[in-house]
Amino acid sequence: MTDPVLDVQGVTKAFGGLVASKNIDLDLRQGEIHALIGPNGAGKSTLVQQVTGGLTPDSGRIVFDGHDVGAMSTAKRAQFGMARTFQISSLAMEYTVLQNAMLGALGRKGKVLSFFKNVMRELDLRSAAELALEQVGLSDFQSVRTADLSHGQRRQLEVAVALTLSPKAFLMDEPMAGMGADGSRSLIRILDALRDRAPILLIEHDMDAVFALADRVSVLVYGEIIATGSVHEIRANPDVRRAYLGEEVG
Ligand SMILES: Nc1ncnc2c1ncn2[C@@H]1O[C@H](COP(=O)(O)OP(=O)(O)OP(=O)(O)O)[C@@H](O)[C@H]1O
Repeated sequence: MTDPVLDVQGVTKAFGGLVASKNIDLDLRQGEIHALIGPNGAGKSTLVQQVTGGLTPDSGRIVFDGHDVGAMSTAKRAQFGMARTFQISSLAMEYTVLQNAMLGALGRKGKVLSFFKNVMRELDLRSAAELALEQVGLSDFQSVRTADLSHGQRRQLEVAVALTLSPKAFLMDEPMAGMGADGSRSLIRILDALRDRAPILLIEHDMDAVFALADRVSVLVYGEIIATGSVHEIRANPDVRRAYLGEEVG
C-alpha cells in the first residue's frame, strides 16, 4: 500500500484542562473519501485546524505528502497541495464565476503582480479555470456575477477554486451545510467524482451525504476517535450507535 497522503499520528491538543484532541491517529489515502463525524463539541474543528495550520498540536505529528507539516504555516501547507474548502468563503462576490476561478488559479502561481502583464500566463490561468468549472458543472455560468449564483452554485464554485490549485488532498468542512435537497444531490455527485482527483477528508453532519460518499468513516467523541471503518462497519458498531448515531441508524 502506498503511504497515506495525510497521516495524523498521536496528535493531542488541550485548552486548559479540556483535552480537545486525545492522541488522535487518522490517515487519508489516495482515492478515498474519509469522513470525520462526531457530535457538536467533539473536537472536529480543533483537529482540522491542526491539520491545516490554524492550531499547533501539543504533541504528535502531522505528515502531509511526506512532509512533517505540524509546525508549518497554513500557506506553506497549501503550497504542498492541501486545499481547504467551505469553512470561510473566499469568493469575491462582485467578480464573475470565471474571474473567481482564475483568481484561484492565480493563487497557485503566487504571482499576483505579474498577472495582467503576462498574456500567456493569463491564457494558462484561463484554461485551468475553465477546466475546473467544467468539472463542477458551472461551464454555462462563467460570465455570471458570483453574487447572483445560488448557495449551491457558490459551493460548486468553491470546489472549482480549490481544484485550480491542483491539490493533493481536500479538507472539506461541512460542505452540505445550508444546502437544499437538490443542491445536496448535485454536490454529492461532484464530490463523488472528485475523489479520483485527490482524496477528501470530509467533516460533515449530514449523515445521508456521509453514508453516500465515504469509503471510510472515523467517529470522534470527546476528543477521541472511537472507531474507524467502512460505512457498514460504522453503522453496525455498538459503541458508535451508543455514543453518537443512536436513532439515526435505527
Ligand atoms: N480556542 C479554544 N479555547 C478553548 N476551548 C476550545 C477552543 N476551541 C475549541 N474549544 C473546545 O474544544 C472542544 C472541541 O471543540 P470543536 O469546535 O473542535 O468541536 P467540533 O466537533 O468541531 O464541534 P462542532 O461540530 O459544533 O463544530 C469544545 O469543548 C470546545 O468548547
